[in-house]
Amino acid sequence: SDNGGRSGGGRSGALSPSPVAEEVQRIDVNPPKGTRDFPPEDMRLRNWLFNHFREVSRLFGFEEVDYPVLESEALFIRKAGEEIRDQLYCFEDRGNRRVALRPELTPSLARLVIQKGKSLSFPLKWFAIGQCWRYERMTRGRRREHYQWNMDVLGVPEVTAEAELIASIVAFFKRIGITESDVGFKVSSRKVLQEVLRCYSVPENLFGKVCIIIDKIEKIPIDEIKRELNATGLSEEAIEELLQVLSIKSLTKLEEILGGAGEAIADLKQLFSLAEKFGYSEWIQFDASIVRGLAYYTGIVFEGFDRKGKLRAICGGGRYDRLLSTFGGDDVPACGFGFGDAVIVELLKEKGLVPELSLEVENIVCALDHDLQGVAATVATKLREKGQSVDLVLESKPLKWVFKRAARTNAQRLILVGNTEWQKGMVVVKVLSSGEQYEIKLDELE
Ligand SMILES: Nc1ccc(Br)nc1
Repeated sequence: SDNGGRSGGGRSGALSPSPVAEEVQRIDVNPPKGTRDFPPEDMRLRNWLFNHFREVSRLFGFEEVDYPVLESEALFIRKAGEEIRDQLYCFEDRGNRRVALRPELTPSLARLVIQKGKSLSFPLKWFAIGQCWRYERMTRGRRREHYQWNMDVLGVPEVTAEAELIASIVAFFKRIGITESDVGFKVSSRKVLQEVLRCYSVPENLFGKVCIIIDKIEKIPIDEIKRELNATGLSEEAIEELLQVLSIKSLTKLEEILGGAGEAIADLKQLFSLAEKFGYSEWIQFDASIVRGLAYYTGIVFEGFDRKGKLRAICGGGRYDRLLSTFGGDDVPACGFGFGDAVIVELLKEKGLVPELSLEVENIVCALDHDLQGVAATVATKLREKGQSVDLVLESKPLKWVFKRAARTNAQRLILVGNTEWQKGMVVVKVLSSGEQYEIKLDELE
């Protein structure tokens, strides 16, 4: 290089305050309570996770969809006492419309399917990765947003759809190094609950409410569960029988209690048989206490759990054959799951499986003289047109600075544009891993 190794002086970085600026109160630079920024390192992990979500969705032949994060509040107003309703992030907009930040994606899917109506060809296999919101009193200091991967199959009444969905989650876990010794799926069917309630002639319209109460069975004292069940009108006898059935962890035992004629047993037997064929029998277990906390499930329900029992549910889903008619649409058999982006990262940290993801740039291009900045831009463009990533140094910098940046960005090559070499139409290439250095004509650079 021809100027003693300096690429010239010049200021850079944050601007010093102008002499006349008045004192400005510094704003709170943190994100709103319960929300997260994704600076580059965190964004790399998020992209890594979402790329696995997307790749599994592609392998299973699912199409990506998305919906507005803002929906009509009406989409989420259900009267079954769900937590998701109590924590709805809702408000009245400037047009006096009641709107909400979506707490989940399934109602949006139902809305879009109704909207598209007869133009859709079933079965639908749709997936989405969307940010979902809840407004929770910050006393619990929990997050107010997370990203959820959703996969849904519409138009398939058979349990093959649920079996396929669980297979997709197993495929995801395997890709990121999680095995059946780390996690499992607890599987049941709401038809178990339905068959018990029918024995006690409990009205169908109580079904959702009873499920939501049962879903709290691990979270609140059993006496409170009984009190809430009693308040819905269930008899003591029905409550005792219900809790008895919900404690069953074996299909054989369940069949003894319910008899073999019901749909619940048939569905579950088919699911466990399909699990064998998919090769994930070791991942799933029957657990009658699993009902999930969303009112609209009607059949098979499942949730992914960590076998150490340290974390909240990793994912969950099930069949929801009656959701569309609650919005005035024609019902379509449907099942799906949601998989949040937070618990899985806690699990990966637990297992030491968080990947090392560093910034990778192939080239740093730097003009050694201010007058050569334009040439450097030409060099960068030629490399980029060949598919090479280039971090172009945009202002005069000492070489020491350039080498430091190359190290921080793991650059593979340093391309220096200097007067002496450029007189011959050449640039200097420094291969940073080996230290090898050579001159090359710009047109031969690749
Ligand atoms: N539904 C929901 C939304 C946001 C978070 Br964080 N958790 C659950």
